[in-house]
Amino acid sequence: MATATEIGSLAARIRPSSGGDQAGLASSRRSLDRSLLRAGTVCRAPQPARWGLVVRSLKATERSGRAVDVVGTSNGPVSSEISNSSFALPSTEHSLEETRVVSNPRRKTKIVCTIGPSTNTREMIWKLAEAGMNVARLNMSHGDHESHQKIIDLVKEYNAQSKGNVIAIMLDTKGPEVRSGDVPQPILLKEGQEFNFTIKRGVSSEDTVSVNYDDFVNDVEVGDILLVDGGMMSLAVRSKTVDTVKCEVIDGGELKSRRHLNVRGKSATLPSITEKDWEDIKFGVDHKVDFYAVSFVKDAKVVHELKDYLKRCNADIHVIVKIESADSIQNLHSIISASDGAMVARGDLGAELPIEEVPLLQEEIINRCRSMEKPVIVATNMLESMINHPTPTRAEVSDIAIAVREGADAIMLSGETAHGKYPLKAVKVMHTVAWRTESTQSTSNNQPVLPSAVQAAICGEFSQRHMSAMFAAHATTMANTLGTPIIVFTQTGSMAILLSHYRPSSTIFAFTNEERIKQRLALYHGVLPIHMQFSNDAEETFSRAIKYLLDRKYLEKEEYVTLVQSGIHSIWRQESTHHIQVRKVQG
Ligand SMILES: Nc1ncnc2c1ncn2[C@@H]1O[C@H](COP(=O)(O)OP(=O)(O)O)[C@@H](O)[C@H]1O
Ligand SMILES: C=C(OP(=O)(O)O)C(=O)O
Repeated sequence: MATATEIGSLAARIRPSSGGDQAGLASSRRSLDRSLLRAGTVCRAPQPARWGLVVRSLKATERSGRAVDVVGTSNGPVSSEISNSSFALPSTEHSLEETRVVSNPRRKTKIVCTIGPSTNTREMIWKLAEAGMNVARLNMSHGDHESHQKIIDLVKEYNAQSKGNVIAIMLDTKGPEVRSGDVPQPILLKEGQEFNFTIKRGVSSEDTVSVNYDDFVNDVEVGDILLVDGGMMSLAVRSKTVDTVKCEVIDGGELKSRRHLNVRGKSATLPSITEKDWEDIKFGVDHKVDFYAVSFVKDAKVVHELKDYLKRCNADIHVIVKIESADSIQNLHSIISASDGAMVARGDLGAELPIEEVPLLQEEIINRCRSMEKPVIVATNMLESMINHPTPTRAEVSDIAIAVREGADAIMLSGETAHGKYPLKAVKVMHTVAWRTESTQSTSNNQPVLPSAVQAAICGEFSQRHMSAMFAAHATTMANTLGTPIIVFTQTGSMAILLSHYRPSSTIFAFTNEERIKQRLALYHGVLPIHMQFSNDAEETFSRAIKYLLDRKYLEKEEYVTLVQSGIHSIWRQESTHHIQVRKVQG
């Protein structure tokens, strides 16, 4: 059986009080360097640590002059079908071939794909998963429970059959959004023409369409600007009757079914969780989804209300708040604090607030989430042009790179995968751009900082949680310095999530004995979740974990790994001390 031996002198067990052996450490570092260099898989990192950080180089092999194969699972393409397929970008092939030094062969930023008519079949779910989808998003503004259940069943079937890869499921509530009604044919709106929105149901004519919100006439005032589809079309309100808002078209276009309507600078006076949302939330509980993305959260109260409901249902589902309304910006700190993560929902955000605020808010929301140890998703329009075209605009490529550099845990595709013509190509582009961007990120800028733990220690409020944070930060420093992957054993996911927060340079292999935790961890930056039964014998479990990684070529013999045995719920420990070990992988 495969094992990993400790480097004795690296004082593998680090306890809060232990200092470590400097001479032994230096000699271990030298032998580590030598053995890795012998394996012929290393080169110097662009910005080496003091004693020469070693990183693996990625071997990119060109096949038939087409796609470049990157070995990976949920963090990148695995199947030869994908790697040989024709949807690799020619320009990207070139850039990958040019790439010689990367810190990690696996993508760390996760990809969320909205599932819709273009992708709601078994074949497409499988292909999206193999192309790099990490989370499947169900938008409850469209489709019915039957169609969403079919997707949930397909994702679960994929998870059960796939060897190693896992896809999480995110249910996105409709929320108190205002939409135009269904239209049999798109209606052409011309600049200067009169066009009306009525609260009467089922109206669709050349100059009038229904809205789904009865108070629309009361909320809207003469002079307001209405934005359709986040600003694709706009209209000025000229007058109102008891049931109709009469407008003049400013920017025209084609009005299709169920389009978003926003009033510039105003939020609808609807509750954040509507009656329909509660029905959808119950549907999510019944079908054990992993995340809710809650639309139009205005304050923390609604998050507490949802969490209380989930507790009563005994449902372990994480709550991601969508930051998309003017109101949510005022309460950003308390909303994020109450949640398990956030989404920068740029579509509605850019309609309710001036569009030039969106990039600034994106950065602020990412920074806040990062400082509060919560995952953050950047969403909407990332590859919008790929709904109709096989290649992205350069601006879209830059947008992905910016979100990755700013430190998003995940980036999201909406219409691109829901109803676009090139859903697989869009995932492939997102994967490649994220991976390439990550490969240029320097670890030296990325050393973990621990302001909250230090502050807590000063105030005498040092808790188990702070202790875990300290160990996650130190494990990250150690793994970054030595250039090793991290292996963590987790029952609740908490230690893997903390490690992800500190953004280690290489992969976090998170072994868990809970299938649900494995699925949840799919969202987190840099985490590759693996399900494994834990036995009472820690060493035997470690050996099986190492064998698993060796069999899948995630590790090589003689390689070093940083092994973290920690977390709030202790596994194999009598007391709750934490262990970080550096071990050499044996065959
Ligand atoms: N489950 C679904 N059924 C039908 N169409 C869908 C579904 N999910 C998404 N779509 C289509 O994909 C488009 C883009 O998805 P998304 O951005 O999530 O929606 P929206 O912007 O309407 O909230 C939607 O406007 C809709 O046309
Ligand atoms: C993600 C968003 O929300 P939705 O697509 O659910 O309207 C958004 O507004 O950017």
